[in-house]
Amino acid sequence: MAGEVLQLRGVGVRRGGSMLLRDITWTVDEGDRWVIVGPNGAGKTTLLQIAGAMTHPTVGTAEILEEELGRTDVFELRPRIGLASSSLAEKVPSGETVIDLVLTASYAILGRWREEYDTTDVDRAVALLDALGCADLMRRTFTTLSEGERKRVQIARALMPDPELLLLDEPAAGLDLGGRERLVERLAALAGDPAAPTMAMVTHHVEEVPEGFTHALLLRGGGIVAHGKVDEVFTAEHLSATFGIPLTVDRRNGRWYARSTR
Ligand SMILES: Nc1ncnc2c1ncn2[C@@H]1O[C@H](COP(=O)(O)OP(=O)(O)OP(=O)(O)O)[C@@H](O)[C@H]1O
Repeated sequence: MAGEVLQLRGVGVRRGGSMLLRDITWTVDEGDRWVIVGPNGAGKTTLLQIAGAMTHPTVGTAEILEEELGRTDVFELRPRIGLASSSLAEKVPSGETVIDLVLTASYAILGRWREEYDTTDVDRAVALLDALGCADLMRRTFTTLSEGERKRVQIARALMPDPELLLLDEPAAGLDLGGRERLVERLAALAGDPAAPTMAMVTHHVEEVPEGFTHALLLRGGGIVAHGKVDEVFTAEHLSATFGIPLTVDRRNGRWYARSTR
């Protein structure tokens, strides 16, 4: 597949009387690593739900992996997309082991039933858990894991079907400083791997953006404030407008830092 992985044109999402997203025109090319940043309630998760074929636009068109939402079978499309989000984690059946949670991603389902997995699947699941530093958790029940352990297992699950697009919704939320830094290092390694899928990650904090992320989209009140190359988007002006507070922004050793000037 060449070129565009995501193509949103004039996308809006209405729920009740309010527009959660409005006039979103956004293109993600193959190999891009995008970060979506914005304050609480900006519409970041809603945007990721569109990109993950979990929600349809109310207006506009969304093409994902060259399939247009509303004109394609989302059950065939979803296994091509890896999505790690807390809303998915909340649906994990109690008693589901970590290894089964990763294995079932091959069928884009939650909860193991009667599917058969061959040793290649099991080897891949173990290798992914190992790469995310959680092979030792394999036999544990997912619901008994700490927040940081859950986040890493969810990323392993999202990578299991060898997706063409990887979507991460606030992967560092709820982690302590050490956990956050270890996760950011792992995501930087993934971003730098040419074999890794095209990626889009949601966060509230520029400090959580791993090295190697190439593009940024800033969202406020359901609309785009700025989007494009990360160096051009992460300016004091754009970030101040996004969060509604005067901010200064620095970049050191590939990482970003923002603080209030007040
Ligand atoms: N079904 C719904 N009906 C009405 N409003 C909704 C619905 N779902 C979400 N919203 C509202 O839409 C807005 C955007 O929600 P969304 O979860 O996409 O934001 P977000 O940027 O991910 O926020 P956060 O950073 O707090 O997770 C919020 O104000 C939310 O309350």
